[in-house]
Amino acid sequence: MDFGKISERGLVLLGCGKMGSALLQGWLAGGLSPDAVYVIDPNPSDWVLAQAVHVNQPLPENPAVVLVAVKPQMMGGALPQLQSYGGGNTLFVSVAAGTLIASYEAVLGAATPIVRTMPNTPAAVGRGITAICGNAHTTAAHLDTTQALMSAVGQVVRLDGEHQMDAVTAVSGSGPAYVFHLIEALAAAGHAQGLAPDLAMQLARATVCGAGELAYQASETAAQLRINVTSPGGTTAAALEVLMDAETGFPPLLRRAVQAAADRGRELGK
Ligand SMILES: NC(=O)C1=CN([C@@H]2O[C@H](COP(=O)(O)OP(=O)(O)OC[C@H]3O[C@@H](n4cnc5c(N)ncnc54)[C@H](O)[C@@H]3O)[C@@H](O)[C@H]2O)C=CC1
Ligand SMILES: O=C(O)[C@@H]1CCC=N1
Repeated sequence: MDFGKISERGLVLLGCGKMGSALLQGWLAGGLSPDAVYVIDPNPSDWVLAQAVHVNQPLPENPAVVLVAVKPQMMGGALPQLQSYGGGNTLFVSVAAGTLIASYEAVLGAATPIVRTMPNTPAAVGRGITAICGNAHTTAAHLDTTQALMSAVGQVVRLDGEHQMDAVTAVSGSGPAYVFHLIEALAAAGHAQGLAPDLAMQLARATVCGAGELAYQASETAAQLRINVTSPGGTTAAALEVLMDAETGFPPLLRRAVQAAADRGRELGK
């Protein structure tokens, strides 16, 4: 991957927890020199400290990119220290849920190029998906730089505007947690049918991972893959009658869950 100006001018990573580390891992694996990365984090992990990146050291004068990966609740304390990079020369990329582009503009100045993104934790294994959208001062080149950075950890989609971000967050940003909970719930249901907990968990985890991989690799739609498992009058049909119930099944349950996540995103933006 060509990191261009980032290699020359540097990248400041504000917050290097789960998301920041997943991104950093992808960039380093993609060939970014650790010497180009400046991490600011009051609690750097042992992993970050072992990466030969600059951690809590003096920052470059004119970094190409600042990537903001602190919790929205920590933003007020963390962002102002980078105010001097606002104004146009440095591209700011945010992964924070709920934090509006306008909040960044209020601290950094409206002339600052700011791209808001929403990645997800499968980024840690190069299988994330990130949605991106920029403010009025982002150029095509800024969006291309952001796309290159986020492509290091998976797919990238471009949004029509920031108004889509809370829905995206509720589907793909938070979505991995729903799938992990599906593993937990499926294992618990297997245990309720008399399987030992460990065996039930092994079956549930392998099933969700295998189905995910099949959905990733297959050309068929998700609906067709479901139909392929379902023998008429068989066991799957019996389960799907419960899960696809319009009143009590997955569709209304996930609609409520996704609504709750999107609502929380909107609240965080206030
Ligand atoms: N974890 C996830 O699935 C996703 C998280 N995000 C967003 O990523 C951001 C970070 O989330 P996580 O990595 O999960 O949280 P985290 O808690 O793992 O990482 C946050 C990091 O920020 C550091 N930090 C705290 N105060 C700081 C300060 N003043 N300056 C610099 N660093 C500071 C902490 O020490 C920690 O390492 C959040 O805004 C979240 O909305 C976005 C998509 C998915
Ligand atoms: O739960 C959160 O707020 C963050 C954003 C998406 C995933 N984790």
